[in-house]
Amino acid sequence: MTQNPGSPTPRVVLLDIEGTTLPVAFVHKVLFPYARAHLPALLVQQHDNPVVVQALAETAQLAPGVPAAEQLERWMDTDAKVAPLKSLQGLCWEQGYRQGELVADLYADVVPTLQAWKAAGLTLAVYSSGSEAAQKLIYGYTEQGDVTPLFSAFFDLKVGGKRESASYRAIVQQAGWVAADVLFLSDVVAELEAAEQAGLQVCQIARPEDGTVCGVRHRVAASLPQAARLFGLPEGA
Ligand SMILES: CSCCC(=O)C(=O)COP(=O)(O)O
Ligand SMILES: [Mg+2]
Repeated sequence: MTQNPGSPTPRVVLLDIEGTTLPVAFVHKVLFPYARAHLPALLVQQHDNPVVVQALAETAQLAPGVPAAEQLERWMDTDAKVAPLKSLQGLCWEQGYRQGELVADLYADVVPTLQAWKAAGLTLAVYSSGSEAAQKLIYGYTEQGDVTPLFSAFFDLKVGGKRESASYRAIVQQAGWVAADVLFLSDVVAELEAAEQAGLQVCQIARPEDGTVCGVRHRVAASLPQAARLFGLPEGA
């Protein structure tokens, strides 16, 4: 299936991270365990860091009466997408990236395709449950170098959850985009459905390495160049 007749060629590409630009395993087998191992010490060492103070206050608000450390553990156990946990994980990862213990390995097609899209005048942006700071770190410390300059905007849970259509409306409004000009790429069907409800064009990225569960309603590509072909965008090197 190629571009929907009547849909404009996308001018903006909004990208998920996990399962779209890098392997799910990097997040679940490297980043999450790293944060779990380092969080207790971070809470002590950086107790007066305003990011920590705010995250702990938000945790107490969301789970009154539960000790913060216990609540954070529960959230990590269930992969809860909640802002205070995401802020604190971002702080843990910051240490890891800066000390050279963490390096993100993007799928090989990602940088050449994003470079081609940017060179063609498209706007590129990120939407992840990971905090904005964590997004800048993951793209700042990759095997392919610092690729943050490719992106014009970084959206996180401040706009809402990725499975809610209101979040995509908020992104479009904040950025001053036209919803139909935006192509959202994600591996998760529920996220595509929410974005589609908000009027965005969508494409599922189903990486064979990630064992992505394919939906039946959306166009599916196994890589960014394949998505480019489906939507009339340049494919890159
Ligand atoms: C910024 S990389 C870490 C991503 C993360 O923390 C996460 O929970 C991924 O969730 P998503 O909903 O963006 O797939
Ligand atoms: Mg994903």
